[in-house]
Amino acid sequence: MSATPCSRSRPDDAPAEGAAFDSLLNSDTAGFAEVDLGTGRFLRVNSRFCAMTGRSAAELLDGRGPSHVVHPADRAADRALWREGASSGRFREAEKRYLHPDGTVVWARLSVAVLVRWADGRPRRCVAIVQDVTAAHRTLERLHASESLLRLTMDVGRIGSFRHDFTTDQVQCCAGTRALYGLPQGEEPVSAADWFAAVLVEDRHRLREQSQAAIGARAEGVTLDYRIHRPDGQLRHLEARLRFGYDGRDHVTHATGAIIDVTEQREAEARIAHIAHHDALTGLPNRTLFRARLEQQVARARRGEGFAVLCLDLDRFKEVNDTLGHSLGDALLHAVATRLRAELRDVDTVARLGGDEFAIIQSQVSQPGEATRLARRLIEVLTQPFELQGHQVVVGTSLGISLAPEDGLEADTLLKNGDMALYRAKADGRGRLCFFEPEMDAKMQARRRLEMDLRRALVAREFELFFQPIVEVRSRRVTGLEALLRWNHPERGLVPPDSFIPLTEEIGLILPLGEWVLEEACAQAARWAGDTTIAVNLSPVQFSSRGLVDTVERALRESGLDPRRLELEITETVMLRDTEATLSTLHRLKALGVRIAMDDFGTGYSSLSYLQRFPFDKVKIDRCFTRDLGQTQQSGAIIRAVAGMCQGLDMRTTAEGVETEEQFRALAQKGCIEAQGYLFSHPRPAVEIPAMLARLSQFACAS
Ligand SMILES: Nc1nc2c(ncn2[C@@H]2O[C@H](COP(=O)(O)O[C@H]3[C@@H](O)[C@H](n4cnc5c(=O)[nH]c(N)nc54)O[C@@H]3COP(=O)(O)O)[C@@H](O)[C@H]2O)c(=O)[nH]1
Repeated sequence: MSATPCSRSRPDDAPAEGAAFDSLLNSDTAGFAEVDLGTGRFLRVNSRFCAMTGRSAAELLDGRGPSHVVHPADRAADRALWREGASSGRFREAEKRYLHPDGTVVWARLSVAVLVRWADGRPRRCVAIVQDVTAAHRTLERLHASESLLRLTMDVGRIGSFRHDFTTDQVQCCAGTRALYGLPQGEEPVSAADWFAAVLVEDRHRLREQSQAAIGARAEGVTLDYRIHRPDGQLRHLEARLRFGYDGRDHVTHATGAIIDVTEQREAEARIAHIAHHDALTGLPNRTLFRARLEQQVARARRGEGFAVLCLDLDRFKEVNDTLGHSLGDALLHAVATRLRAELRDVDTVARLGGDEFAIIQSQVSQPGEATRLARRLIEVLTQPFELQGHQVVVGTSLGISLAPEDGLEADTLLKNGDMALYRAKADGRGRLCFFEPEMDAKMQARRRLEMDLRRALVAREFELFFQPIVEVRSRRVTGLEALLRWNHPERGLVPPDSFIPLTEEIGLILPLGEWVLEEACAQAARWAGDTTIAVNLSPVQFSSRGLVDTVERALRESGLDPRRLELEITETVMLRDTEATLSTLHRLKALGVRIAMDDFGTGYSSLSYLQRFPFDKVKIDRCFTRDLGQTQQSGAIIRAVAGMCQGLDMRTTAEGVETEEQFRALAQKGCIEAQGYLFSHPRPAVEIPAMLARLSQFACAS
């Protein structure tokens, strides 16, 4: 910047002269302006001052005086400054803003000195030395802005700050911290003792330990999580982030920190953790939490404290759920949970693992007898009727028990062993308790091997259909064949369905297997001449799968079999399930044109009522009645009654398990329409059917 001094030529107002003055005038580091206090005009200005005010020397010396270059907001103060100075002869140092014509604002710091005085001592001319302090002001503004942003953030985020001076043991805290702690506002420091007194006793020791450990390690800082009790009784969760200050000898002198109120966050976390670890229906711990507690117990058992795992499920729960509805089923589970909880101590855990499956950790068990006593009590309380939604519901329970350390020292092993014992208890009958025994493991492993074998067999196409004829009693003519599944095991030979179907139902493999049976049976039947029907057994599991009707339709379509030649056999277990959905499926199947037969009639609890609910085409009288024919009067009477009733309902009857001519003749007398059994043929593979049918047709002719 040029340092050319500019002056207003006024001989009577001759500006100050001298070398020092000239050097000031030429200075490029400061602005310089000489002012006539009488007229209020600039007499001289240097180029730095021109730059600061954003005006040329000519514009400044035009006679309008210093205030018109000042920012309007500062003008009043500026005028007051000059007025005061002119009258008192003393000028205050002041800061003000110059406003350039283009809007630029420059912050200036003014020092004014009197150059010339009137004879009476009043100041006449003075010089203003002006420093540009814009950069410092900008920095200050930014500082203020970030400070207010910080304050806003702290207010919004409910963050407080504090400084703990270790030399005085006093804590200085900001308004936000005082508000968090519920302390009265003010500047007074709080004693460290009072500060810590607010912390919950359970957290205090940990807090000190964590701080001391961090200081001991000369750590820069530490984050502490703790709870306080405010004077108003509120419990708050706080998170404090501390930074330590050390002196030259590495001794801690103070800690500064920010405190955040994380109460809502911790409460939300606690709620989420509760949801993640508890069963929504009963409020009991779920499998995850149960497993975690089991791990803790196992750790104690390793130190010699025994415990028991009791696995239980409800007898008849499914029946209740299916017949009285899911809402009642839910209410039952809730009530069961309440009864179980009431029987246990605080140190024990009861969890709902899913469905009607519960598990208990009985702590501090040194004798199996203690587990037996609890198990008996639980059987007793769960056998008592439940009054739910206007129904009296009676269930019961079976229990499997494993003991630690005897039956294992791994959480999974103990639970698995308890489960195996439960499996065994249920197999033995209802309301039983059973302790785990090592042989059960062998059985379970065999079951697992069978499961894997079955899955492999399906892929390897090791299943085959055998067929057994159904004969019309009156003519001895074969009217149909029943498809019966066999497993051609590569090592075990021909495996009967009773030994693998229940497992396929449990593991869901019955669905693809049942689909294959339907397709294969329809395909085989389509190759037979005449109107011989094919009967296919349906599992209850298939019935509860949505795709059954589609599967049947597809099997018919792909084989080209007349739907009237397909007969689907269902058992009463099917009718027991979700009856509305079951009836709808049955009607949809019937609408396809297929026939529906009720299998094993007479073995269930309410077989007769099923006949009222659905128009079956056929009823198959269970072979236990046929077996006793001629031996007891009752069986004959029952067969006669069923046959008569079915006739009235326009349903055919087939007597199963006919092994002798005597039985066959008796059936004819009782009015049975059809018969099936070894008397005519054992179930035979598809390749033998033509020969079987030919033989039986001769038999029919001969009679
Ligand atoms: N879901 C499916 N279940 C099926 C399928 N194939 C068979 N099964 C069911 O398995 C059970 C046992 O069947 P199986 O060993 O084939 O026994 C059948 C006959 O062999 C047997 N039977 C026939 N006549 C006699 C006889 O005179 N005496 C005698 N002791 N047993 C005889 O009865 C069984 C047929 O019973 P039913 O089905 O009730 O008509 C059995 O419950 C099958 O239903 C399948 O593909 N899917």
